Amino acid sequence: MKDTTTSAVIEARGLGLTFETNDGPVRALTDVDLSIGKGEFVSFIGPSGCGKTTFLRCVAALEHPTTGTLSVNGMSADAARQARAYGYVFQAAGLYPWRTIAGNIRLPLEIMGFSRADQEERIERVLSLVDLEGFGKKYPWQLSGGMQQRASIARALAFDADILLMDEPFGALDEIVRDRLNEELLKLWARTEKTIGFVTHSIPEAVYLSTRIVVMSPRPGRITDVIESTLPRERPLDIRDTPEFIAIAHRVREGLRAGHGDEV
Ligand SMILES: Nc1ncnc2c1ncn2[C@@H]1O[C@H](COP(=O)(O)OP(=O)(O)OP(=O)(O)O)[C@@H](O)[C@H]1O
Repeated sequence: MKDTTTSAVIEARGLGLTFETNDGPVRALTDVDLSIGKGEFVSFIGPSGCGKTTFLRCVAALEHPTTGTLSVNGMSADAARQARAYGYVFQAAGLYPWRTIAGNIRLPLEIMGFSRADQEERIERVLSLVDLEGFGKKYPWQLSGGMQQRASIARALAFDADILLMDEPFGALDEIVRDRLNEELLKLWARTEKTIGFVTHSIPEAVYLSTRIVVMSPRPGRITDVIESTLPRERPLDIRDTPEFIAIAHRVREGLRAGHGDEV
């Protein structure tokens, strides 16, 4: 599926990735064509194993496509990784238990060689962005799951990468907490104007958050539909009860069903 977004921050053309395993090749992705423009919020949805994480990992240069091309900020994914083009948020918060919240956020900043004063300023700023002011001295285990995930987002934001890659960041949280974090993430996106790639299994989450929703099918993972959201950028949670929201969710569900149909 082609799209026509110009000045792409992330651009994949004919991208494919086959893993060589002991049981033979596993075609994780095939023929992925996608352009993501600056400031977009793009969600990837599809059944387990359809290659959502693999695509995000390709963008992050943690995996390397076996076919096709991929550019990130106009350079190779490897060069973009070197240039710290992205922050990555995983499903599990992945905070080091022996470091405080501030210490966890500081770690990438130390590795990148920011001055101590700059580190402090950045830690304060990102803690405030995710509403965790005053929690810098706490240890991860002293925070709730939702707060830990916010700390993990703060860590990904601390070095001001333009791109935020998020792999099911709220998948393990209960629905109420997830709703709140979804709302907060949208506000954060509006304030920071990041380009966000977001993997989810949840149709409502994808529709609520995204400017575009990429629907993928399994075996091998490919894009079966790209849905432009017609929702306004300002989205209170109760927008989910509107006919417009329900119509988009319906289209995503249909896309997922059609993808499954190809499989049998
Ligand atoms: N390092 C690897 N070696 C071999 N196969 C892999 C590797 N990483 C992923 N795969 C396979 O590639 C396919 C895509 O995996 P991926 O994790 O990208 O799917 P996903 O859509 O993110 O799934 P989920 O929703 O369950 O997280 C799967 O069949 C998976 O088993």
